[in-house]
Amino acid sequence: MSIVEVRHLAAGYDGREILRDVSLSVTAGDVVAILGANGSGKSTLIRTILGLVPTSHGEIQLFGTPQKRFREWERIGYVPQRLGAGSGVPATVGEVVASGRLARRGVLSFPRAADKAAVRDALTAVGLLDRIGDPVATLSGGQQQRTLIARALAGRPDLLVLDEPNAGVDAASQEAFAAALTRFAESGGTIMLVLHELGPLRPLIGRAVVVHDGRIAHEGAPPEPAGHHADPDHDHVHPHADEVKAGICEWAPAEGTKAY
Ligand SMILES: Nc1ncnc2c1ncn2[C@@H]1O[C@H](COP(=O)(O)OP(=O)(O)OP(=O)(O)O)[C@@H](O)[C@H]1O
Repeated sequence: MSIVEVRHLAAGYDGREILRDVSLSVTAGDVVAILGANGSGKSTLIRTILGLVPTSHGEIQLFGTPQKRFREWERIGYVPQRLGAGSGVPATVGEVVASGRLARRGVLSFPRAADKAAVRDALTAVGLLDRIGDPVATLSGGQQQRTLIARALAGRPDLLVLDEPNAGVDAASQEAFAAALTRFAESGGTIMLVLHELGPLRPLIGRAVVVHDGRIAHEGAPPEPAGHHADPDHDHVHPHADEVKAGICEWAPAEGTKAY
């Protein structure tokens, strides 16, 4: 079953085109990593797919329905990039995760047993059930990120879309998160996620899509770690043009890779 179908997509901000002629298919059960240098358009691609950035050309279908007519948003769990779960709101971990059930149960109805069970299951999946009553602000950055992932999981989506879920996240949180995503994928879930490094998620990734300058540069098996990029402390920020190029070369097409 087609989950996301993108054809000849162009999109951008304030008349400035960022994505150019992007085509991409994601089918049920796929785990797709979107890779590329800083500013290449990875976040713009997933935000456009989700209807958060307007398209100027091309087509997007979600679950077989044109995006403009798509209404089943509860089927999609989205974790945006670096959103502080606390963000000044004195909510508990349990409350933040419960907010992920709103699309399912409706704002005006009280949480039912199924909602509470989904919240506890999602917190168990990310290893934070023991923090359910704590204010989010008392959690580490990595734990806050896990809380947001639990919020997305609590909605029991068919598709999870995550934007750099591991950015600035401690190793223990990355492992807990990889385990939660693995269980989600094993239960038939579909995943699209923007990543700078595959890290502990490497075994899970079925396909890598590399974005370069707003286009899909290539698509295929996830790349092997190479050179200094494989160092655990390499931070993957490439402020200079030459280094950006080096970052792109790292993702050179492997055998069996589809080149565009
Ligand atoms: N809300 C916005 N308004 C205007 N321009 C934007 C907006 N968001 C992103 N851009 C621009 O679009 C381009 C692509 O940005 P995008 O965030 O999609 O890249 P990215 O590959 O996800 O980068 P990073 O790895 O740094 O997160 C950049 O030039 C960026 O400055």
